[in-house]
Amino acid sequence: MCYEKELAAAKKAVSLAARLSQGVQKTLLQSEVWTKSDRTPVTAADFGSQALVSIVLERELQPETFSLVAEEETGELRKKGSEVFLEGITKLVKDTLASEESYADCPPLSTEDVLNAIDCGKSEGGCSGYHWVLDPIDGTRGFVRGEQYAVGLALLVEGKVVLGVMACPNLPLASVVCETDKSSKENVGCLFFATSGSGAYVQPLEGNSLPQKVGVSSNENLEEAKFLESYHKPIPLHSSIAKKLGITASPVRMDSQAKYAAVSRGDAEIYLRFTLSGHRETIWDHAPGFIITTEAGGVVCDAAGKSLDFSKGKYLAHKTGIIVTTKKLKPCVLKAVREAMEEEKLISETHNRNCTLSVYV
Ligand SMILES: Nc1ncnc2c1ncn2[C@@H]1O[C@H](COP(=O)(O)O)[C@@H](OP(=O)(O)O)[C@H]1O
Ligand SMILES: [Mg+2]
Ligand SMILES: [Mg+2]
Ligand SMILES: [Mg+2]
Repeated sequence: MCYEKELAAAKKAVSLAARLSQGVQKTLLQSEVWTKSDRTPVTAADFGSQALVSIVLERELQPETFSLVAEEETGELRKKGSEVFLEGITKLVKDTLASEESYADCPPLSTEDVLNAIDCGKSEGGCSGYHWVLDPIDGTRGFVRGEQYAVGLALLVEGKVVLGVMACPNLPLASVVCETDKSSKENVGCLFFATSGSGAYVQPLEGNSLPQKVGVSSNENLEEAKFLESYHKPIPLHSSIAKKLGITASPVRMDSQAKYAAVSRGDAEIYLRFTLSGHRETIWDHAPGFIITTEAGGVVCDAAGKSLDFSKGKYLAHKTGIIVTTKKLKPCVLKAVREAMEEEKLISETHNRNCTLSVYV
């Protein structure tokens, strides 16, 4: 199947959500950043983007049953005292829809419509049927700092990711790692997409330029390889792996699934993600990046070398760590991961200290 209709709807939804988010990022105040119960940040853009994608997918596809597995929920928005914030989100969604010619005749949108659209994202996913998977703003920390973030949307069919679209509004159209291109600061905003078996593509987020096929790096010289990691606290295990591989450059730190996009177009060869023990990775943090990278010729696996399984509900079922790299480099990266993990355990036993890996402070 080629999922042509679904891809067109997903690209439209994600592009509009990116437009909404860009407006919010420009004027965002620290006082407008809420903290969720897991102590992570959330903004009007996270809620607005989720409502918008939910509304656009329903309007475009009019599915008999619509299943969306998405990050945000309306609990706090429905509480007394949130009225002004909710009005603001509703205005953002309305204005963004109004900016799209094909929605000129659509009925007006109430705050309740916006809450209901966000609540559509409560699905649990699973191994049967169609499920859309959405991270309305991935890398909210980066978004708040004015840096990298992504709007990521994927489609799961019978537990497999078959389509992914990712907007990276602040990602240069040229390589993000080699900043030799002086125009790269202005020339930003990428829309990546992939469908199963058809390759991965990128096009500018604005304008009508044709999509270009992307492919992972063909570099096999690890001395020259570049590796990516989350923006947060440096991970000792990541540096031991890089050292074992003979990588000489310092890691490039970046927020969001833009890291997958960067590997998919060959900006870097490796993205390592070892996180806090006990932290469960959600499918919306990986599904769009997973299909874009694999369709670009890359591999995404856990520390045991197994591909990721998106069929078990909203959490990924995988062994420690996520490794994103090229097919050529996979065997040596996995060997270095295994050796570094063994050593880490050895050191931690010797010193009788907890060897928990932590990305986040
Ligand atoms: N303690 C933790 N360990 C690992 N990932 C975490 C985490 N707390 C939050 N995250 C996830 O990491 C994502 C950001 O990844 P990155 O660090 O690569 O930018 C967040 O996505 P959101 O920003 O969508 O909430 C969130 O889902
Ligand atoms: Mg996320
Ligand atoms: Mg998010
Ligand atoms: Mg979040």
